[in-house]
Amino acid sequence: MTGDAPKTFRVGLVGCGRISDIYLTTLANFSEVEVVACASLDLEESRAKAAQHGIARACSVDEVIADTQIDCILNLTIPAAHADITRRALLADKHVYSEKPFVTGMDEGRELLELAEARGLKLGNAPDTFLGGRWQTVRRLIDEGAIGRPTGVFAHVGTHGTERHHPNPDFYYQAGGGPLLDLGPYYLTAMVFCLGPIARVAGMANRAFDRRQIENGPRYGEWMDVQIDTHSLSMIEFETGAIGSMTMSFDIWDSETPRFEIYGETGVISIPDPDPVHGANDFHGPVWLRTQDTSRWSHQPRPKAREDWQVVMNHHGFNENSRGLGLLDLALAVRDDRPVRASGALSFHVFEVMDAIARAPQEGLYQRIESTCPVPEPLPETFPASETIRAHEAANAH
Ligand SMILES: NC(=O)C1=CN([C@@H]2O[C@H](COP(=O)(O)OP(=O)(O)OC[C@H]3O[C@@H](n4cnc5c(N)ncnc54)[C@H](OP(=O)(O)O)[C@@H]3O)[C@@H](O)[C@H]2O)C=CC1
Ligand SMILES: O=C1CO[C@H](CO)[C@@H](O)[C@@H]1O
Repeated sequence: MTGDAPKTFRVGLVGCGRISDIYLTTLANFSEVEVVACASLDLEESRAKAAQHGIARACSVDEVIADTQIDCILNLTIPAAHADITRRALLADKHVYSEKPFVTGMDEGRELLELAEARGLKLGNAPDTFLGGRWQTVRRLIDEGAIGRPTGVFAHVGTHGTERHHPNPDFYYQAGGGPLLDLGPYYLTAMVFCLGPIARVAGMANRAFDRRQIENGPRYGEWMDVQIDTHSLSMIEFETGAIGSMTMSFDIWDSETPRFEIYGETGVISIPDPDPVHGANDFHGPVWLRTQDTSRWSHQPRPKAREDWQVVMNHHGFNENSRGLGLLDLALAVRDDRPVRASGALSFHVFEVMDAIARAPQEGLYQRIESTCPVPEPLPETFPASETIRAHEAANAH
């Protein structure tokens, strides 16, 4: 231990749109990371974001990427721009943490992983919701054997899309968008975190509408062309032999189906959110457990109250919207030279799964997944304090 103050990890933000506020709010809580500059295509938007969040500098995208004082680019651009910004940042010797989806094509994904590896840079990617208290609780239940060997999983998002809440929803209906690439990453990442890598998938898809109308904001009433499928159905087989099904849809007006369930030999874990949009895209929320001892006969009526489900105690942190947590983990991973939890390899694997689900209807029902990935370590309950203790111990070890 030298006694020097630890170096702050300096971040440059590219993409000052809607999601950037929660990142900047989360990161402002941690002294290990400082967002020192921000950029978008429109300099006025960047200036407004810098003023709102006390960021020292608003400048052009080229200037942020070229700044040698910056350690990492936070890429919060639209999906079609993700790979380009990430590539340029890696070539400028910056670590990168990007929003999902990781890329919009497999070749780009391979190229970015190889580039980061060759340059010794860390690549991290959203979603980081699986680092939230709810998903850490689910993972702990599985690791502790609460449902025995997991055999199946079920995920369902039935919404009517994004044009009701997003002022510029065009990208959701273009290549790189759609419910599978928009919401699939949350659910598939949670699945891989809990059940391990995926070996094989099948998929079908269609779309209810060829045009959709913006229903909020200054562009209210404007029509958009729908260029991708908006109702996706898939079957998933994990390397362990567990199997699952997943529906991701922007074509469903409402739904009472549970968001996410994991089935094991001796029990079930359920994510019971009533809101059809909220599930694995949230950090927080109840976790229910039911075991063979409290299970129900098929002819028993559905209980009025769900008294036989046990609400599981959650001892973990981050039970609120904490987008940016994955970047904090990446910053500490750089400092301590350890793997990133929300890693590029994990996101690439999840992207390959989604790409295969989307290709299945044309290329053959079953698609093998070639990539695999390390399953992220659980997050210590006391993160990030746990990392400081670990770094201190490592520095004092002889
Ligand atoms: N909105 C949400 O609820 C959530 C969004 N996400 C993800 O976050 C990402 C961004 O979404 P969101 O913030 O809603 O999108 P917005 O459209 O609100 O913002 C996108 C930002 O990216 C900038 N941008 C676009 N293209 C480029 C480019 N080629 N180079 C540099 N900057 C560019 C835009 O600049 P300008 O305005 O100047 O054109 C804008 O600042 C997406 O991948 C989305 O999936 C994740 C979680 C939730
Ligand atoms: O990632 C996201 C989280 O969920 C939203 C829906 O509420 C999406 O629209 C968004 O892109």
